[in-house]
Formats: sequence, C-alpha cells, structure tokens
Amino acid sequence: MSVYTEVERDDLVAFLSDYSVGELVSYQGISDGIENTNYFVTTSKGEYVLTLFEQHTFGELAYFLDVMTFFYMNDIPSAHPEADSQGHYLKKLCGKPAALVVRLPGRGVNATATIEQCAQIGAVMADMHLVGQSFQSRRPSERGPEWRQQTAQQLLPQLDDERTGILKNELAHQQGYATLGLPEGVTHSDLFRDNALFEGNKLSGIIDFYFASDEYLLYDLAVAVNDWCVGEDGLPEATRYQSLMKHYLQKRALTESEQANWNMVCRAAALRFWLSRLQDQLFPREGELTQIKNPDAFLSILKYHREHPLTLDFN
Ligand SMILES: Nc1ncnc2c1ncn2[C@@H]1O[C@H](COP(=O)(O)OP(=O)(O)O)[C@@H](O)[C@H]1O
Ligand SMILES: N[C@@H](CCOP(=O)(O)O)C(=O)O
Repeated sequence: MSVYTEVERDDLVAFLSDYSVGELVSYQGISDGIENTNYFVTTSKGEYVLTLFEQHTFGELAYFLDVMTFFYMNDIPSAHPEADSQGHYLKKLCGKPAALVVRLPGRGVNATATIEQCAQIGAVMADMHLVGQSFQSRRPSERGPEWRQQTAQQLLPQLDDERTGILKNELAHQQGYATLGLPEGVTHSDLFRDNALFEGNKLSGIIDFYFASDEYLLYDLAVAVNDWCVGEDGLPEATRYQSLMKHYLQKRALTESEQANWNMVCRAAALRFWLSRLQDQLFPREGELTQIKNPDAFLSILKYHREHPLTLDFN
C-alpha cells in the first residue's frame, strides 16, 4: 500500500469545506499506486479520490490537472478534478499539494488483459494522440533519455554482471533516441493496466496522468504495448498485440520513421520502467506501507525486444 502521508479527519473536513461536495461520510487509504498518497473519499454528494502529491510542485501539477481536464472535455473517458469555490483544482493539505478527483466506476486490470480490453486501449490511445495535437501547454518528459542515462549511473554500482552488461549495451544502442525526430505530442506515458478502469470489458476511464508530458507518440504506444499485450509468461503475446495495434492504426497510421524505429522505442519504454522499478527497489522512499513492482518483469520484456523485434505487418 502506498500511503506516504496520513490525513487526519478534521483536516480533511476543513479541506472539503472549500468544495461543493457535501459532508464527509468516510475515507480510506488506497492500496494501489506508487507515486502519491491516495484516499477514497465518500461524501453526502458522491465518491472522490483525494490525491496528495508527494513529488511534484504546485507549478508542475497545474499542467497535469490541465491535461486531465483537457482530455475529459474532449470526450476521452478519463478522471477529472473538481474545482474548489475559487475555481482552483489544487489546494494544500498536510503541507502537500492536493486535488480531489471524481471517482470513476470499475477497477484496474490486475490480470492479463482481454483482447477486447487491448482493442479499447489501442483505440482510446489513438484518440488521445489525435485530440492532444491541439493541447497548448508543454512539459518535457521527466523520464526521457537524460533521466535514463543518469538513473543508470546511480544504479550500475548495485547491479550484477549480467544486468550491468545489458544496461550498458542498451544505453549505447539507444544513444540516438533523443534525435529520432518522431511525431510528438502530449502523452500519458504510464498507461498501464492499473491506470485504466474497466467494468468488465468496458473502459470507464483512464487515470493517473502524473507522468504526462511531451514525448514521441510512439513511446506512449510502446509503454502500453509492453504492459497490456503480455501473456501469462509476462512477455509480448501476438493476439493482444495485434488487437491493440490494429485498433490504434485504424485511427492513426505510423509514419515511415516511426515504423523504422519501433524496436528502439519499445526498448526505450521497457528500459524506462526497468530503471524506475530498480530505483524504487534499491533506493526506496520512506512511507507507511509501500508496494514495489518487480523490476525483472521489465528486464525480461527488454530482453524480448532485443531478441524478437515486434512486427508491424498485420496482414
Ligand atoms: N479517478 C479515480 N477513480 C477511481 N479510482 C481511482 C481514481 N484515481 C485513482 N484511483 C485508484 O487509486 C489507485 C492509485 O491511483 P494512481 O493515480 O495510480 O496512484 P499513484 O499516482 O500513486 O500511482 C488506482 O489504482 C485506483 O484504484
Ligand atoms: N506503472 C509503473 C509505475 C508508476 O506508478 P503508477 O502506480 O503511478 O502507475 C510501473 O508499473 O512500474
């Protein structure tokens, strides 16, 4: 469970009094999530998610809340923040920036995804990439090539010989990533199975836009493929992959340059999560109770892409 900051009832009551959400009925820490402290909050008027942001400043958060509002307003099924009585999405609670987001129905996908779920994620990601072209705010990626390079330097002294060899080789292979010049736009950049809520096979909405940034659109697609399209063995699996990709490509075709660099971008996306999971494991943050995701799952996916480039031929 990730609850880094405990919120007292009186503080929450005072916080909610600035919104038109009725009286506090109950609240409970949320067991999923890694980055932030989250609570489910029930009031006399509805259900919400309270997030206390553990890492980001007020300035950065304005961007994320704008992204959420933008996608929601453009018919992308997604979580959206409530405004307080002054029209602000962000407030302070327990000394941290905090926001109240409407709770979506459904649950994250905690098993392998169904073919239909992959289809819906492919289609909604293409919609996001298309409407996102008119989003005006800009934010560079915080987990881009420079971060990957710096994090690798922090981690290398702790890794065994096999992992050291793969990491160094992979960094060298991806040296040209920053200058590929692929189409960019606002991306979710963390659209994993636990960041899309489904009621059965129906997508109720996308959550957790807190890694959103300007990135290659292809990177966003690779992040999703690396998580949604794995089979029971945790490696990319053909039917899920075809389902997600076909539904994406029906709405947005890849450029020649995107097609040529698909393997490198899949590898960059796998490397990013291998590194962040290793960092969480080897340099854990203090928290009441935190969950750490298995870094080796992404090492295996990275190795898979190194040995078996995914095809883009779906005929
Ligand atoms: N708008 C929402 N509606 C319903 N559940 C949500 C919503 N936002 C977050 N959650 C729940 O909170 C959990 C953690 O949220 P998430 O944003 O992924 O946290 P973190 O940023 O800490 O990783 C999710 O897995 C989901 O169960
Ligand atoms: N999706 C990432 C972790 C990022 O944390 P999140 O809970 O905010 O999605 C991973 O699986 O490593």
